[in-house]
Amino acid sequence: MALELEDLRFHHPGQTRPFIAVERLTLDAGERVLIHGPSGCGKSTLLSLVTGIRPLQRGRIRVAGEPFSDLSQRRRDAFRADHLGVIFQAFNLLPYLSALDNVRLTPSFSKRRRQREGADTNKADTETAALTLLALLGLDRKVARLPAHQLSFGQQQRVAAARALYGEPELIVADEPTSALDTAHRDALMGLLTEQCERSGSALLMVSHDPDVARYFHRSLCFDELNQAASHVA
Ligand SMILES: Nc1ncnc2c1ncn2[C@@H]1O[C@H](COP(=O)(O)OP(=O)(O)OP(=O)(O)O)[C@@H](O)[C@H]1O
Repeated sequence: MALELEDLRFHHPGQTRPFIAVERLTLDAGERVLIHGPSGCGKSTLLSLVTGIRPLQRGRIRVAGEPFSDLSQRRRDAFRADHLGVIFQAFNLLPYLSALDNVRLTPSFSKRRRQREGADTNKADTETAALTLLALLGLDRKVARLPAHQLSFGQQQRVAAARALYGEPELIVADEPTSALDTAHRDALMGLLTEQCERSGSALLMVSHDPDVARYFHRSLCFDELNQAASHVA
């Protein structure tokens, strides 16, 4: 199983009522699940809890069979680098690194991801694998050499996607990765995400406002139905 989440609760500071309460959410290996819901309902907050970027207040999360939420901060960071690909709305690209070097951050932090991409410690190998992923996403070698801050929002989204896909992680978590893309680039990104997930057996948990992307997923969940805290409020 790629993801098992149980009994998760999250309160904002000073609030007694939970903002998020999810009894159970699971993703099989290779399963693609879309979560949709209105702006501000808590989708990004849920993803930040799933990825361990925001500390869990209550609940248990297993990723690729490992008790992710029980790990120390240091071990969780190392585990994330090896097993999770993350695409967030604020892409966390390093602005003065090139697009290529931003993608190459993944293999620099994880030997496992390097090996899964068929690259060893050799700089040329990781570069070739990163350039291949960028090209699949429609970013040519010239764009790959530009610093991230010189790229458009949509190009940055694709760099963030290439960085997440590098090295076939068991789980990819994506927060609105197509929000700045036109239809053609959206379909190219979703097509590549789908293809890579199928090739490598990666599961995909993604949040989007765009109902047209539902066709790329095995399941589509409404956030307010998943989140028992929302139904209590209503
Ligand atoms: N400290 C806080 N106390 C109370 N509410 C907060 C606090 N911080 C954030 N919020 C609320 O949490 C919500 C933000 O949730 P989140 O970003 O997860 O939503 P979202 O569904 O991802 O939205 P969008 O689709 O617009 O990205 C907002 O409604 C915001 O008002």
